[in-house]
Amino acid sequence: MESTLKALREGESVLDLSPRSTVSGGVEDVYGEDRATEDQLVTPWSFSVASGYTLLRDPQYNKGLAFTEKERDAHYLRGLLPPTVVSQQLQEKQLMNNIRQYQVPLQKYMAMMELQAGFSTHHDKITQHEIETNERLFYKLLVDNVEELLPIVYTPTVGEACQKYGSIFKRPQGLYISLKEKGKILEVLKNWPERSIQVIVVTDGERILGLGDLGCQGMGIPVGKLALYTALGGLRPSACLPITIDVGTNNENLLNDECYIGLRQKRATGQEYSELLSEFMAAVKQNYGEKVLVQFEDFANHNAFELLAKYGTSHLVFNDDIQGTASVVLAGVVAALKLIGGTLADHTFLFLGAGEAGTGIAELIALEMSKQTKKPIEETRKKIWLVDSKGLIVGSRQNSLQHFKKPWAHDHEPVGTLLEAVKVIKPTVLIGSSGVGKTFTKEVIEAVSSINEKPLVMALSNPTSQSECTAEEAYQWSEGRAIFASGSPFDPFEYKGKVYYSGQVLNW
Ligand SMILES: O=C([O-])CC(=O)C(=O)O
Ligand SMILES: [Mg+2]
Repeated sequence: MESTLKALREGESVLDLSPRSTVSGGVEDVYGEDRATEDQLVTPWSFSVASGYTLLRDPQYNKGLAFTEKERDAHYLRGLLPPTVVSQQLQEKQLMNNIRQYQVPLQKYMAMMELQAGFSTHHDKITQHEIETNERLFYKLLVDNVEELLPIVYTPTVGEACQKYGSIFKRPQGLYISLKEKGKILEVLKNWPERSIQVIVVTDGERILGLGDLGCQGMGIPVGKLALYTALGGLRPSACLPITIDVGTNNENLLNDECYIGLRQKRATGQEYSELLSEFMAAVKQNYGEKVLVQFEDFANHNAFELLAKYGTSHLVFNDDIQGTASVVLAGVVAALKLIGGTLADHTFLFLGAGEAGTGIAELIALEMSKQTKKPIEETRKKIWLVDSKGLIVGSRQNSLQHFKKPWAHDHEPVGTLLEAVKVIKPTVLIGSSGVGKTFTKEVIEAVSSINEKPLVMALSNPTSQSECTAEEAYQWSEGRAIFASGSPFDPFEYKGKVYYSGQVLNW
């Protein structure tokens, strides 16, 4: 096996996926041979080496026409390929040309997925060009065309892919763990063909981007996020494991859809839910060791905070929607200070949305302010105000607030709407993290622009349909004065003869 891998690596002109390039803090490994710990349970496993016809259909090792003469001899490929040997560079050029011909982003997404894993998509959608499976080429393409392909492989296109996941995909791309697997999760993990896992991205599908409960179809999210771990973080693909936990869905449309791929029942909650999660977390540690990173993604608020707190001391865990979003938004705000002036503590922040992203970002900003000013965090939090569906979060609401909102209940009279809150709080920075589109109305943007010469406006909800406002709206309604960034990307916009390029602040 190792010699085959070595031979395959010889003469290859592919992306470097060697252990050197793993994320820091990961497990030191020899290619394909790492173990999280020495004494963990290891399934007796038999490896078979792909050669010839099978090799051409193996996403992990196929190189298509880029197999060299030597490799064609060594791996029984003679005659199975036309005589030309092409460079990976040419393959890449041809593929990009093919992908660019699709008009609809979802078609591009499907072509990319076909290339990554050969998952049989509805071929009527991609008949023009035969896309062959070649994982190395997938990542090479992604790395070399980051700006163009990230919005295809991930937000915003991944949102639509999840909505249509059931009818798009006929073969799995990650591991599904449902209530049916209760008591057997360790065995299920062992069914996955890779043993040396370093990162798991897991969702339960309850809050997919700003699209809500997509149940089992949320799988597109862990799959997409992990592709980014490889393309941007250099982690080898086989060390990444996408998982969807299926405890049912409360989405009636899905429950009534004959194509729905998940459990047809309402979501399990309470003890049933926490028992499944607890079995899962224990199995993960037992099978992959304690250094495996578990990234929680797109869980609903009511579970996200609890899971992070519960497993934060026993496992290596990270919640991307709370912690990942907070880091990129703080970075975005700090970068924007160059344009809007002042230090962090000179600004007043108003959020629409007080869930994982909103409270996570608010807390990190308060922490950074506290570090910079040496004031206690209780003090710096007062520069930050949050509005949820019931209005401004204020002291009189303390008792009815979920625990993660409580630190933000400052003294103030009740204020019912975002517009009123803008008028009374007079924020210099307005951040949308509510998952609800079109909530930064003309009046809201006008109000924040009447208070500030250069208001910083961040419309972070995803995908594009859920964005609080578009770049065009922000520039028009602020008469070109807003400094605007969004979660999902917007094209440059020309306003009164000037082209505005908006920023993107996204926890890719
Ligand atoms: O995944 C993204 O594009 C950003 C994110 O975490 C979310 O919206 O849940
Ligand atoms: Mg997310």
